[in-house]
Amino acid sequence: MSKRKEPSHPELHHPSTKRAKDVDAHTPYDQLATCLASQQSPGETRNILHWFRSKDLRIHDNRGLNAAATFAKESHAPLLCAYLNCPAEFRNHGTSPARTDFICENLGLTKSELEDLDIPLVFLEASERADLVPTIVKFIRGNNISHVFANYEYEVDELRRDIRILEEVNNASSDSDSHCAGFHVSLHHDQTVMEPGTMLTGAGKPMKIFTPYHKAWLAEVKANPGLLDTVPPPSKNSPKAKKALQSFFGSQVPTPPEETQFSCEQERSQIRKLWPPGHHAAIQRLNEFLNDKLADYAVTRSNPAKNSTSRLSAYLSAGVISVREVLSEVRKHNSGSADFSSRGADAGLSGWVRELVFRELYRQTTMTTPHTAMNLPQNLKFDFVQWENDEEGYDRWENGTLGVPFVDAGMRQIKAEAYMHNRLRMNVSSYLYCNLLVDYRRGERYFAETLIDWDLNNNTQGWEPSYTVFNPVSQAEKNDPGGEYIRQWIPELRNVKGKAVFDPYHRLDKKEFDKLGYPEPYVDWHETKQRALERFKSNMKDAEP
Ligand SMILES: Cc1cc2nc3c(=O)[nH]c(=O)nc-3n(C[C@H](O)[C@H](O)[C@H](O)COP(=O)(O)OP(=O)(O)OC[C@H]3O[C@@H](n4cnc5c(N)ncnc54)[C@H](O)[C@@H]3O)c2cc1C
Repeated sequence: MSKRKEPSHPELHHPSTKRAKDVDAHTPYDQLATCLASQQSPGETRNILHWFRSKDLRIHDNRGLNAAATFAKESHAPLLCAYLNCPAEFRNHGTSPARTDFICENLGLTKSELEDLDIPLVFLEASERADLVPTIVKFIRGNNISHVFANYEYEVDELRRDIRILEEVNNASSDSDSHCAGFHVSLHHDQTVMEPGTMLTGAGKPMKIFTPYHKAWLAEVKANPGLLDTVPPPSKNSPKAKKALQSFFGSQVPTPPEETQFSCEQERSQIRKLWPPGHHAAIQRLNEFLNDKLADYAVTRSNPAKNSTSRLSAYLSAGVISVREVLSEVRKHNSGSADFSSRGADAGLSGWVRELVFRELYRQTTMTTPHTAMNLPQNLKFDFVQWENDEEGYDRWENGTLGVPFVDAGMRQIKAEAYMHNRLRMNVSSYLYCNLLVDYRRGERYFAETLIDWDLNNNTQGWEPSYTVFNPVSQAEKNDPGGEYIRQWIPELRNVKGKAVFDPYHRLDKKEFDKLGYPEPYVDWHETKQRALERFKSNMKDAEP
């Protein structure tokens, strides 16, 4: 059996594959479900809280918030909201300055929108992760809150945090000497159209393979278009409730911790211009995409120079817009039909919905295969690969100086825009762990530290290692046929004519190449492809996860 090498970088730490299998067998989600079901009623209704997390930063079509507001209205109880800021959480996930800033900006806008409804949004602070549960529990108990609403987060750490809160509630209510006022927690599925964990194979197991999942998802939505229905924002708190909650208004919106701030003001303003915060900006972006780009999406989506995709990922990952809002608009462009299959919709529309279905499946995967959120590959055999400690290769990858134009262009885009086109994400990831044989987790972490749209589900599934080795020259020739994307991001190659731009070292004579000031390829693609395939095969042959 192959032995796993000790990781030399902190981002590579993870539990053993045996532990991973244990966690999969007893999922935190199932444990949380048990805790939720064993709650007792708090007896009386006092203040009602919606607890925002960093994935539902909007008041429109927010399932948890809507449930809280409906309950508050029916009970004539005051509604307040909270957000628990934890700098250590940003550090732990390696959240990028762009995403941290985007979250803080959206929190500020959400606070104003809520205040217009006389609902306060209180910002709580937990400097360390260990303080998360005590901080929120103290706030709930100290402020006469009887009912807490929130939306599910499907990642292991977040589910475990919620379990600990529920254990506090359940232990206190079973302790007859306890003087703590009890509270009740309701969690809602908000991130997807189809509740994660409900799409099952014939054998009753959660689906993991995209094609059958996509087919079943399309059939389900066509049969139940009500799945796309949205819920309204909360209505105003009554004057009495507003008065009772007076001390909660005016809470200070958190600012990004020092270590996740932009390097300079110019960088901040450039990123903010590319990604303006707010629900209104998201809706505008959606409509522009649907009106101007959707029809051609099937033919243009893989061409990064066309900039023809929606660029909604940052908004979807922070929950600034909901997927149901998005698909309700898409439906209008499909003559009101919720049949998004290739038979029921144009190629552009059905192709775009297909991408959103990947997003849905990946949430089901995180929830039902929790080890994928523990820094381990879905196919655990890949944990037995002996990766190379190629520091120079890694640095050149990160800085876009590998001498491979398509890969370098992608890496320069992510640095400049906190975003990278999907075709490039596929190419640069393959190059890192196949051609350089650098542990894919370093790249996964770099994406988290750089992307504005970082999303654990999409990122870990996107980085899932496989035997497919992308050829960046033929990929560029196919997807960037005019070389415009390469020329946009690599100024050294701006004046290179014709097809030489895809592989200047091999296609120009030496004198011409030397004048460019662009590096020659760091490794030979064909040789390193062979090396990777042999390494994977030999290391995984006897692997017993
Ligand atoms: C290695 C790698 C890492 C990735 N990391 C992330 C990440 O951290 N966050 C993230 O949101 N996406 C990630 N993706 C998926 C995809 O690249 C981005 O969602 C997409 O490029 C965002 O651009 P867009 O909004 O213009 O997409 P569009 O083409 O307009 O698609 C619409 C929406 O569908 C979803 N989507 C599109 N493609 C995918 C996909 N392959 N998987 C899952 N959902 C998808 C996104 O929410 C996207 O906003 C990753 C892909 C790879 C290969």
